[in-house]
Amino acid sequence: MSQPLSAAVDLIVLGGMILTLNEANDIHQDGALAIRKDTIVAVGPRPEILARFSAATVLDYAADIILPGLINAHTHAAMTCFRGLADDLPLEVWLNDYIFPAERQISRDLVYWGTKLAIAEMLLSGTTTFCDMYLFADAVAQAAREAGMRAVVGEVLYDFPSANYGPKDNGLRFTEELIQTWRHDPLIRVAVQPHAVYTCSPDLLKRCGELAERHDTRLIIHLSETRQEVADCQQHYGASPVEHLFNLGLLNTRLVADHGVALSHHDQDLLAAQGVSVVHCPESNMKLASGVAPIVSLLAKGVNVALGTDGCASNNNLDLFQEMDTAAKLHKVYHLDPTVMSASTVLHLTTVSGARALNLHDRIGSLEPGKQADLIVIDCDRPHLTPMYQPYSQLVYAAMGADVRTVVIAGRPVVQDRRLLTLDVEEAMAKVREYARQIKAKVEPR
Ligand SMILES: CSC[C@H]1O[C@@H](n2cnc3c(O)ncnc32)[C@H](O)[C@@H]1O
Ligand SMILES: [Zn+2]
Repeated sequence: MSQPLSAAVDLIVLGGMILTLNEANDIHQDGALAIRKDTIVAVGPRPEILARFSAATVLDYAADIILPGLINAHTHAAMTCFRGLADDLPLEVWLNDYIFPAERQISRDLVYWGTKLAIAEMLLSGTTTFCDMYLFADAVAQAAREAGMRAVVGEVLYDFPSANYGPKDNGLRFTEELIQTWRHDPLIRVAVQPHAVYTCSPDLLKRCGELAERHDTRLIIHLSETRQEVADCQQHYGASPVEHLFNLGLLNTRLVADHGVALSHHDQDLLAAQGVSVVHCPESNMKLASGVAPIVSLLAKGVNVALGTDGCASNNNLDLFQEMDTAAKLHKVYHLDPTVMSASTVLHLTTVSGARALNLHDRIGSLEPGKQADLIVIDCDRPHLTPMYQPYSQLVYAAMGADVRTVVIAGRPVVQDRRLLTLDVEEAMAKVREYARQIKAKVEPR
């Protein structure tokens, strides 16, 4: 009897353990993935996949863990240029006295190179998708596209003039053009991104909401990051920031609320009822002493919560493995209960829930047929990852970004055996060092 011919695919990846993060949370010991172009066509036990498929390229990670690429649901990538410029300050002082003045002088070129550096850092530590809010978002999109990285980008919108587009009205026009430009791109999406309720008038916020609705994009905003923000909003509008957005008709499933630290139970109930996603940024909240976001309570109420690093000036790195570890431990100590935030929950926030927040859940977040082949390989042959009892625990509490060996985005290897294939990291570091020299000459570092 002749064997049936196996179907041709472009890439087969073998793994010691494949964590699918699918609905059933399937784990394939000695598993394999078959990938055609940018899409996963099958995932399962290795003998079965190798019997069904053949590929010109086989990546053999038979001793390693494979999982979906991590999703950084909130960052300001180009702020790598301000890493360490002003530390140990509360948010209002940090932002008004250091960061906003530094950002008044930035250029498209700085954003491009700062983002390239951030992309290098993110790819090398296992992030395959990032959601960015910054100035010159066209440069962010260009940098991501060139590196083959998936991104949701947005031009920051506020009432005062911007270094990119000048007066505020131009910001909405700029955003609309950005949406048109990237509409058919397989890796880049654009979102409408007003900065915060304390920098955007109700009129601007409403126009942002209309734009997001017209183009069916996410509407993303820093929300209730500090108690000061809530107190100021109460004073101005007689409402909390969440209630304020509700009153403006903006609280719905397209809204993504970054931070969500100072939330009353009424705020949390509104977010849950309206289907708003929250992006938790624990390290930034800890460093700026903003507080502890009520993530355990939000999850219990059914809110979709994703994980983000925020920018490099308030973190000060983009390593989601560190962020996951911090998230899990922060809520344990806050609640004096080690059961409130498990490793598995945190890994879900950083994959499946991140995808949902960005409206990419039909494409990424888990490894299953029909989804994009965005995956990372963790080198398990390391002292601090030995022995291996429980993969989720190992990834969240013991692994580091530096353990990422290989990264595939849309079926294309972008990091292989810790080597970046799609960008010149030395060049990006040199450019950012040069920008730092110029920034130092103008803004007194603290
Ligand atoms: C110009 S893009 C976004 C804008 O936000 C600033 N920013 C960075 N981190 C935070 C944060 O935690 N809360 C509020 N604003 C933040 C960033 O510097 C840019 O000005
Ligand atoms: Zn932010």
